Order: sequence, then C-alpha cells, then structure tokens
Amino acid sequence: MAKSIDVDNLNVYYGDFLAVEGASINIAPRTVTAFIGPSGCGKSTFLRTLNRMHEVIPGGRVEGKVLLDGEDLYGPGVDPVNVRRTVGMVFQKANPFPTMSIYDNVIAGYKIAGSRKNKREFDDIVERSLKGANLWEEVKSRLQRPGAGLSGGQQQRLCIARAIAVEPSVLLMDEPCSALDPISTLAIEDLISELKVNYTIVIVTHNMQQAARVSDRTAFFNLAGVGQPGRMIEYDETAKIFSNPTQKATEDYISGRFG
Ligand SMILES: Nc1ncnc2c1ncn2[C@@H]1O[C@H](COP(=O)(O)OP(=O)(O)OP(=O)(O)O)[C@@H](O)[C@H]1O
Repeated sequence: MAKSIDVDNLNVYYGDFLAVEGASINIAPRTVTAFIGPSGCGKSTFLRTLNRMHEVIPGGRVEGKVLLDGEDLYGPGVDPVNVRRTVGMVFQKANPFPTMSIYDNVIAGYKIAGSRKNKREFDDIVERSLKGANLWEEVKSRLQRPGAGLSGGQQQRLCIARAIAVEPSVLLMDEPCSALDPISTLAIEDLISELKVNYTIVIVTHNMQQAARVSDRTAFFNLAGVGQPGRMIEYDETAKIFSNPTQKATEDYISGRFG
C-alpha cells in the first residue's frame, strides 16, 4: 500500500513569489521523513505540494515533477481529488467536522464521495480506522457523540483515523503535535511509529526531539534571507543529521544557534 515519493528540482510559487527553490527528495515507502528548519523556509509549502493541496491556494503553482511510485502527480489527466485521497493529510490543529459524530467523522471521506457502502461495511471501516489510530478503546461506547467533544489529543487521533479510513498510501502531517500536551504528543509519536508499517509518512515539526524520535530521515530547509526562496539544504539519515551534519547551517540550527 505504501508508495515512494520522488521529487526532482521542484520550484514552488505563490503568484510571482518563489517560496521554495529547487527542492529534490527521494522518500522510500514505509519510512518516516521529518522536515525541519526555521519559520518561513517553506516546509509546509513543500509538504502541500506532495498532495496538490498547494494549488488550492490562489496563485499556488509548481514547476517540476512529484512522482508517486514513478507516476507524476502533476501529469496531464491526473485528478487532484484522487491524489489527495492517495496522499492523506493531517493538520496542525485537529479539525474534526464539529457537528458530525465520531462515527461520521471517520467515514466522512466516503460520505463526501457519495459512496454506496452499506452500514456493515461502514461499521467495519470505522472500527478498523479507529483501532489503527489507537482511539477505538476510548470511543467505542460513544461513536454517535460529536467529534468536537473529544480532548485535543483524541481529536487529532480522530483526524488520523479519518485520514487512514480511505486507505491512503502516504500520510502528510503538518506539525500534528504542536497543539498537544506531552502525553498526547507521545501517543501520536507512538502511533506514527506503528503507522509506518503500512504508510509512507512525512512530518513537518519544530520539535527536534520529535524529529529525532520518530523519523528515519530528516530534511533541513533554510532561508538565505527575507524575501528569498527557501531551499532544502541537507537530507540524510536522521541519526547523521543530528550527530554529524554535512552543512554548517544544519549544525547551527540543530544545536540551537539560530532559528
Ligand atoms: N497562502 C500564502 N500566500 C502567499 N505566501 C505564502 C502563503 N503561505 C505561505 N507563504 C509564504 O511562503 C513562505 C514559506 O512559508 P511556509 O509556511 O511554507 O514556511 P514554514 O517553513 O512551514 O514556516 P513555519 O515553520 O512558520 O510554519 C513564507 O515566506 C510565507 O510567507
């Protein structure tokens, strides 16, 4: 199910503004990759190009290719809605549909697509997805209660359940723990380690310990100055990035000298 991601020399724009320049990366299936770097260097922007969410923003466009298992996401005839189904996303702030029940939140992707699955099939998807997100035991007796009534950490796991319900190949996570307490953060980190058995995961994080804990490989992004495009400076095994980076800018950043 998990797929590889290969990006070659991607430029990412907001209108005339070049936000990320010349980014290239090869991500193997069933791995966790962390994007780190100072604010405004384009981590979230680049992440959103991996499922064509970037072009939803007015003026958002890319130059270059993003290959998923060798197939160009930006190729002619590729449906962006299908891309976003294959490459799911979890955001910084948990965003369950507030008026929907826990149950309906999990199957929202199917309902929106007008799926004709029967109740039994939906029940199975809900149970499997909530178990996959380590939330089932906490909510199985109140599936018809509103998703918005859960704690922040539970809401974020509900969003992960919603994302995996449609069986994506890749999960993109944009600072998924930044609004969570340390216990909920650890629960999400454990979950990420479990999910990587089935998915390719890319996570943006400002928390270096988190990057070191959860990721196999880390990409460091940087910015030459205000108004300049962000660049991917270094991409390597996480252990190497945090112990013996090649670039001085990476070392300065991870040792807290700037950023
Ligand atoms: N919707 C937008 N329209 C125009 N410019 C944008 C938009 N979103 C981001 N940018 C610009 O693109 C650049 C990269 O922003 P981005 O949010 O990707 O950085 P980041 O590394 O994720 O930052 P942070 O760590 O603070 O979240 C910044 O200069 C930012 O101002």
